[in-house]
Amino acid sequence: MEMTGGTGRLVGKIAYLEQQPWIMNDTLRANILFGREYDEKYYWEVLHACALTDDLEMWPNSDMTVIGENGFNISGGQRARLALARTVYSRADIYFLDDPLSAVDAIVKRHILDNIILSTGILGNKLRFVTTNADNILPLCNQVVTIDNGYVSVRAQTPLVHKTIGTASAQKTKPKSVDSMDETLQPALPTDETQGTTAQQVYSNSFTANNTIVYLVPRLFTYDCSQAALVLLLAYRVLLLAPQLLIFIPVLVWTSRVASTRISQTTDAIAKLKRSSESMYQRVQSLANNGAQMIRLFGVEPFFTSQYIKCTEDETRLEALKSSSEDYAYILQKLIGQAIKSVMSLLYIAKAKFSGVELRSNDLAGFQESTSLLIKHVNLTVKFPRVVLKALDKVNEFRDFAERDPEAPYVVDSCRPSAQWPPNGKIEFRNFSMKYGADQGYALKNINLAINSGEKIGIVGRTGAGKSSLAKVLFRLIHEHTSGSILIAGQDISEFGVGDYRPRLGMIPQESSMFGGSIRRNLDPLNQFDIEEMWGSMIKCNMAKCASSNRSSKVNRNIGYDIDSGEALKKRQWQKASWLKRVLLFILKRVPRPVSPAKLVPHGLDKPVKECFGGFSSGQQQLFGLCRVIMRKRKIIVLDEATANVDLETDKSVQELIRKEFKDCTVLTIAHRLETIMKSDRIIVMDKGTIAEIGTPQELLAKDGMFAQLVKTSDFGQ
Ligand SMILES: Nc1ncnc2c1ncn2[C@@H]1O[C@H](COP(=O)(O)OP(=O)(O)OP(=O)(O)O)[C@@H](O)[C@H]1O
Repeated sequence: MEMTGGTGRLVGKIAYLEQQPWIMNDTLRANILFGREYDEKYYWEVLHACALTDDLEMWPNSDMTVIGENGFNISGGQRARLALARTVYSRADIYFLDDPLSAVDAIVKRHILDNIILSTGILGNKLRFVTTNADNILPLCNQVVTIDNGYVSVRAQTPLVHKTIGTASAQKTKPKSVDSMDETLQPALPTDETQGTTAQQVYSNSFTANNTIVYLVPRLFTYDCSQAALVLLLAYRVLLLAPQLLIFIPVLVWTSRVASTRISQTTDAIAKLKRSSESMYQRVQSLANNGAQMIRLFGVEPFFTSQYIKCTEDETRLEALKSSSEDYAYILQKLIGQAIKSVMSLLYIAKAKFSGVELRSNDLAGFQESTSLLIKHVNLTVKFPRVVLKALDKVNEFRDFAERDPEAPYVVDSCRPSAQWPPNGKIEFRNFSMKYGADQGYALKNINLAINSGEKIGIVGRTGAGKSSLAKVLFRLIHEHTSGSILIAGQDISEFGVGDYRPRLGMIPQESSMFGGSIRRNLDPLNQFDIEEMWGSMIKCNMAKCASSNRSSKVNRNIGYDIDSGEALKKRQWQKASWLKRVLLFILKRVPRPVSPAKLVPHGLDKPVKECFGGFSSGQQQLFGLCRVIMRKRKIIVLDEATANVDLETDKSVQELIRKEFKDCTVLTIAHRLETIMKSDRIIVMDKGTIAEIGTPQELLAKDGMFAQLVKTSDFGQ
């Protein structure tokens, strides 16, 4: 980003925590160290301060557990704390933390404030900028900077001192000895499944694959037949000239086979090495492409550059080895061929001498030519099965990819829901348990839960407690390692095909994202809605202005844009206006104006949207998610931290909108911000994969259990 005016001076090293954490496919430790030296004492101090030590106990290999690309195998709160730990570990002078607290529960939020951000924390003596939508932490800051529609105001204050609490992860987990950890610790490289496949499997897999037989068999037949015919013809010709040379054919086949097998083994071993080095190379390359900003930001270019150079060198070395082994094969076969050819020629001459036949130079040349061709084609024929196997291996690779992690059937003909299904929004979990892998602990344990149609349910709990997992199983995103059943309107959902079932529910996920294209494509990728419906939902969510003009493309105007910023701007204009203008504005405001949504902003829905972030803030992306759900009118809606990135006021209006729009729907709202779920009919408190508490907000507060503790922890004594 370029500074377009004014001056700026930066003294010291700056560290930045991004709002949407970027995580590489490597161990938790590698993600935190990010190319920097391992300082054991400070490292564990940081893990403790980020409340990560409790999570380590749940993971099979502690901090050496491999985290998948973009942290797909950990919870949203764990991703956020991992990124925070990486930032804190960077030992900078200035820290810019972009919304570090929205993805964590009240207890962890307080732990992070006490142990990292406030004066009692690791960064207590550093300059810290914290962007947040949590108004209740503002009194704890030295200065409050408000950004409204690109305008900045600063308010200095004496920070409120609150009592620190010794919660979450008080004990510091010691790292497991590296020796005691199993092989799976290493960064997840794509496994070379095909290496263990026998030739028979490759053939049978390939021939049962769709259409392979149609394309391959005629080619194989013509190639094989023409080769065989050639060899026979040449052999006949050579044998006609010197029948006793028959003995050399088996020798020729044998030597060619040995050479070809040896060489294939070498090239296979090199190819295997190359494949794993390629995946390493691709990992480093993807790091360079996607993580370039982070690498620059943390000033770890030399480390990643040296990794890149090493990978490139390994890649080149293997490439050279492969081509020299192929050269060796070529030379060896040529030498053997020449030797056989010379012996055959000598024998041919000797035979002519002994039988007293006069040998013409043309005869010898013809014999030698035929022998060369025979040798060449025997070699080709011997090599042929290997060539075919290699080609079929590709089919096998595709097949292997297609069959990896198969989903439940898309459509089950014998059980298809009617167009109106579900008739109501009743949900029931019966003894439901789920693990993410056979070797992992239960993410959900024995869930028994009945939700009435139209009920509004709030789901809270510590980070990693299993809230999102509950939503995932409802959408049947996890299909293995589950037991028990889930029923909707009395029907077991596992009986439907996922393609029939999933579209019947609505969801705003924890991390919304946008496709590249236009706003229209983002709202309605399948072209199911008309323009009025799209504008209607945009207006309801106060997002119409995002599509309204080029104004929003100006960066400073786009900063912090949300539902209320338009209102704030109007308020400021009102304050600045003369009395005459105020009278006019007053009258104009009261004149009823029918708004045709389509006319409001011509072509606004075709406004281009960039891939991933779409040029919108995280809060705006979440509101886009809400627009999509409103348009689709489902009976069951799941909101997974759907408003975590918007400010409190916006959250309130969104909750109001949800209550109004989804009056008759069953709504499950997962949220760390307790205000979001306080008006729910019932609240579920999840803990370590189980339902720890369930009841109305009043019942849970009176019970003085986990929910009451979360509420107490979040108020900072204000
Ligand atoms: N794809 C996955 N593979 C393996 N483990 C996973 C996966 N997703 C989540 N987990 C683990 O399952 C547990 C529950 O995760 P879940 O995302 O349900 O927690 P959560 O309560 O939603 O947390 P948060 O509030 O941080 O979002 C965590 O320990 C997490 O590490």
